[in-house]
Amino acid sequence: MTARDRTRAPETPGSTRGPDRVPETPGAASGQDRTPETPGEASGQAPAPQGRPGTPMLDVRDLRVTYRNGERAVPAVRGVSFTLDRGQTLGVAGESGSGKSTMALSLLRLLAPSAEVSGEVLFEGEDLLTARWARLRAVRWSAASVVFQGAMSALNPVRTIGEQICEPILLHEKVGQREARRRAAELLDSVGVPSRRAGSYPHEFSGGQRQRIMIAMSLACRPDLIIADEPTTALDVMVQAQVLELLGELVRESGIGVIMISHDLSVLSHMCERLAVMYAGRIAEIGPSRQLIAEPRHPYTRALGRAFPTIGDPASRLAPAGLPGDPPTPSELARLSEGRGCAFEPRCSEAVAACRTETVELWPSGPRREAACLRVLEGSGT
Ligand SMILES: Nc1ncnc2c1ncn2[C@@H]1O[C@H](COP(=O)(O)OP(=O)(O)OP(=O)(O)O)[C@@H](O)[C@H]1O
Repeated sequence: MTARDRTRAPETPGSTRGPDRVPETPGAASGQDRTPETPGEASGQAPAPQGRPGTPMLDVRDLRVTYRNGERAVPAVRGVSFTLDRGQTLGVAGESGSGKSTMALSLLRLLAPSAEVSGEVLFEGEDLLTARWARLRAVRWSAASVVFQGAMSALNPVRTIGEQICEPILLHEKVGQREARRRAAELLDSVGVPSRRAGSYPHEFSGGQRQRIMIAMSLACRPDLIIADEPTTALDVMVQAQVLELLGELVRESGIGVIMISHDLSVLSHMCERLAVMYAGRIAEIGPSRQLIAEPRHPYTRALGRAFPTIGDPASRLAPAGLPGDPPTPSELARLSEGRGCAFEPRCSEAVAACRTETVELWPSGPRREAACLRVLEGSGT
């Protein structure tokens, strides 16, 4: 995508709301911006991110997130690193509680204040974890935006969808009402919702249409990156397939980078060229989707793979077929945090003694592939 005018520091339009991390009322300004900022900062002019030639659009380094509630600490993300180039699609898979949403939402600092985040999130070379709030808000929407599941709770019920799509355009770009309305109409048509319905309210649409409207909103300021967290989970299978198809088309046409989270490997392998499989807050395996699915190197990826085809199957969210035991509980995560050994070892049918004692990291497991498994390192985990 070409560089765009991203000079106006945005407010926080409703649809950037997180799913459940930060409760808020419909239509209220997003509660995600809770850190106090200096007076006048929010209205400051924020320059566009400047990508450096040869650097990835997104470079995530040793990302760690710990939720702290009093004495209790849950290390939900324990050292995640990856890169994403412009126009690339990365799927993030894993069982419930593996840290997918925490990881993705922390990239734009969309987590509740109880989340302590460290590491680096370099977006076009700029670390979003240390960026000032005004700067971060400029990046949200206009450079990187988020699509959540549950569009009804994210859309403002008392404003028309046309108004809601115009809002970020008017806030973030130097355009007038007429141009914003024209863009909103174009966006609605592009996601298959007739633009003549721009004056309708969210409750007048079906679940699938509302999710399409959310996608239109996320595209309103033509971002370079979309983070889609289970964007179709609440929809029935047919509508899910249509919305995914639409998202895929838009991504292919516009060259937007996407990070898509799902429990469902089949959805991700269809939509994304690369796949990261998360387990207990870490990446267990990462590489080209087709190769990961066809020849998984990590025993956990193999177990997840046995669970599909599962589009829309809620059972696969919690217990992939053939995989005994449960993922670590939050308190087990805390014990695991800095210890040696592989977090998956208690459930792994291929584990050896060293898996309990050795430090496990992501090691190269093939062209453009890595897996965090000692057996891969030994050359016997394939
Ligand atoms: N606000 C919070 N406070 C404390 N712990 C939390 C909070 N949010 C998530 N966690 C814990 O962090 C870990 C990772 O949760 P997260 O929601 O990121 O996983 P997930 O892979 O996205 O799961 P799901 O697929 O069910 O959404 C879990 O152990 C979860 O219980």
